[in-house]
Amino acid sequence: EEPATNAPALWGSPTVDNGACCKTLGEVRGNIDRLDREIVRLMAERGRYVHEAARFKANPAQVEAPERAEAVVKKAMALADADGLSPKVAEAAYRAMVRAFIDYEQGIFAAAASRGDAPWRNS
Ligand SMILES: O=C(O)C(=O)C[C@]1(C(=O)O)C=C[C@@H](O)C=C1
Repeated sequence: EEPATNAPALWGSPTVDNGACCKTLGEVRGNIDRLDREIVRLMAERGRYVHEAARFKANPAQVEAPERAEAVVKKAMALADADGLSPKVAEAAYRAMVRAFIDYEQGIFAAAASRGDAPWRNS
């Protein structure tokens, strides 16, 4: 069954905010929900720039820029390490996110090309 959200912790001592948080799993999840709002807002902003990046690509093969994608992942891992986030968590999250943005950008490019906007023709 799922853990109770209003019961005290079962072991250890609180680690966040110099031990001020957290007294219940509900309090933990309230903070995770607050951060997810920010993360999604930032991802939406990131997505608008990924959309913009498509305008600089001459053909669908250019959308997936593997060297840049790898550099983005490696940078996130280094930033994570400096910020106290597990680099493995950052790597997995960034690989999945960049993959999803590549698919998104491919869709943006394909739609522009089929409108006759992007100056690239399939065949
Ligand atoms: O930098 C680009 O060319 C982008 O299209 C952005 C982005 C990214 O999400 O950071 C997406 C696709 C490429 O694989 C590389 C990076």
